[in-house]
Amino acid sequence: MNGNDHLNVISSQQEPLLVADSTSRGDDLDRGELGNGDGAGDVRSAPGKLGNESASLFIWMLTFSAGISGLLFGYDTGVISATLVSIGTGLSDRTLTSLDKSIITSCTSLFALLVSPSASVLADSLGRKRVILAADVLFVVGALIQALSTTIFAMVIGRSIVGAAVGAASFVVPLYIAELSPAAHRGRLITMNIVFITLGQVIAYIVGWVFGSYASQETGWRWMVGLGALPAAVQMVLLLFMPESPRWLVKAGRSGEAKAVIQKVSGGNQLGTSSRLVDATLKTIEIEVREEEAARRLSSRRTGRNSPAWVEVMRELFAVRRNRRALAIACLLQGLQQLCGFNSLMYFSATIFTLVGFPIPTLTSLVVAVTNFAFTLIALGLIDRVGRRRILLWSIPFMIGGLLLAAYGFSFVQLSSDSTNEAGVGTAQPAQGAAFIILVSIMIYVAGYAIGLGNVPWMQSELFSLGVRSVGSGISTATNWGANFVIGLTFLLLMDVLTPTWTFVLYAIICGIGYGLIWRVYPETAGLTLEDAATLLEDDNWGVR
Ligand SMILES: O[C@H]1[C@H](O)[C@@H](O)[C@H](O)[C@@H](O)[C@H]1O
Repeated sequence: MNGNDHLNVISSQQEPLLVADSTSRGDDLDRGELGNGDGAGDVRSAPGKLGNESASLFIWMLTFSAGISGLLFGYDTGVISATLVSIGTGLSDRTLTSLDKSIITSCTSLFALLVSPSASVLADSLGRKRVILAADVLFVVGALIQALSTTIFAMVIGRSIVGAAVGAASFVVPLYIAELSPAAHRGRLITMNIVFITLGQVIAYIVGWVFGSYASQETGWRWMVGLGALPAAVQMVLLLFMPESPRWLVKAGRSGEAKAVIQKVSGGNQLGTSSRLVDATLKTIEIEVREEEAARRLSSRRTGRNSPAWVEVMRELFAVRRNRRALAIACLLQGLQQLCGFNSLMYFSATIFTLVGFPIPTLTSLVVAVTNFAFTLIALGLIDRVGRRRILLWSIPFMIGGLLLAAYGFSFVQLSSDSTNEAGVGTAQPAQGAAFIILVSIMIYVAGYAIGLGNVPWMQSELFSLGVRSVGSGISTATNWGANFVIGLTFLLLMDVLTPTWTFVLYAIICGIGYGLIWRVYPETAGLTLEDAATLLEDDNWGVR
C-alpha cells in the first residue's frame, strides 16, 4: 500500500464516525447552516447538503450495488455449510475427510487475507470500479470452477478464487461507496454492508436447504456453489451504469470528470443543484487530496528518510502510545470476533447438526443464519444507544452460557471414532433431548454474538486518529481474516481431537478471556468526538473508568 491508499482507505473504514458525523452535518444543514462557501468548514459541509437535496435514485442504486457485495461475501462464506454435507463422494470419488473440509473452507479466508492489501494498491492505480469489476469476474469464475469441479483440488482452487474476490470486494466496495455517496447517506450505506453479509448467509442457507433436499445428490451442491455467480453478474451490469469515484478521478488529475460525477451524484442540474455546491464539493476533495500529499512530504522531510508513506504511518502507529493502544484494542476485538468460534457454526453447522442426528440438518442449521441476521438488525438499532463497551459486556456472557450449554448437550452425544459419517467427523447416536439442548444453546450463543461481537469490531476506525486510521484498520481487518482462517482450518480437527464438548468449552474459555480483556482495556467511545475518544486512550487506565 502506498500513502494514498492508506488515506483512501480511511473513508472506507469510518462507518460509525460517518453515521454520527453525517447525521450532525445533516442536522446543521437542515437548519440552513451551509455558510458562504468560502471557508474550509463551509466547503466541507457541502457534500452533506448535496446529499440532502436528492439523488435518491442514485442512492438506491448505490445501496443495491453495495448490498450485492455484502450478499456475495455472506453467500460465499455461508454456502459452504450445506455444500460440505451434500458433496458426498462427488469430489475425487471419495468421502471428504475432516482435513479436506477444513482446507476447502479455510482457503477462502486465507485468500481474502492475502488479496486485500494488493487490492488497495490496484484500486489506487486502476480506479475503484475496475477493481470491483475484476472482483466480480473472480466471483463468477470461482463459482463456475466450484460448480464444475470433479476433484478436491479443483474445488480448493475455486474456493480460493472466490476468497480472492471476497478479499478485494470487501476492501474496495466500501471505499467506492464512501467516496461516492453524499455525506448525509454515507454512514448508513456502509453500515448496510454488514446487514447484507448476514442476509447473504441466510440466502446461502436457504439455497443449501432447498438444493440439498430437493435436487439430486450429484447436482444439488453444484447449484449451491454455482449460484454465487449470479449476483456477481448482476453487479457487473449495474456497475456499467455507475460512475467512477470522484475522489479517485481528482487524484488521477481528471477533475473535469470528477465534477460531472458529483453533479450526477447530487441529483445534477436537472434538480437545480447549484453549481456553487458542486464546485464546493470538488474543492473539498481537491483540498483533501492536496493535504494528503503535503502530509506525506512533511513526514518524509521530518524523518529525513525518503521511506514510503506507509512506513512512516507504521512508525507513527507503533511509536505513539495511544495509537499502539488503539491498535491493540482493535485487533483484540477483531481477533475475538473470529476466535470465539462463530464462523465454525457458519461453516459447519450442517455438519454439526448431521452429527447430532437432525433429519434435515441443512434446514436446522438455517436457525444459525436467521438468528444471526435478526440479531444483527436489532444490534444496529441498539448499538449507538447502549454503547459499544456496554453491549459487549452484556452480550458475551450469553455467548459463554450458550457455549457451555452446548458443551453439556454434546456430552450426551455418543461418537464412534472408528467410522465416519457424511459429516466426516464420526457417527452419532441421536439423542433427542441432547439435540434440543444443543440447538437452543447455539441459538443463545449466536444471538449474543450478533448483538455484540458480530458488529462492534467493525467500528474499529473510531479508535484511531486520522493519520493512522487506515493502516490501523487494515491491520485489524487482517487480524479478522487471519483468525477466521485459523477457525475454519481447526474446528473439525478440534472436534476430532478434543471432542465436541471440549471444543465448545475451549471457545467459552476464549470468550471469557476476551471478556476480561475488554473489561480492562476497552473504553466506551459511543457518543464521543474523535478527539475525545483518542484522548481517552492516553489515560493510565486506557480510559476505562
Ligand atoms: O461481522 C460479520 C458477521 O458477523 C458475519 O456473520 C460473520 O460471518 C463474519 O465473519 C463477521 O465479520
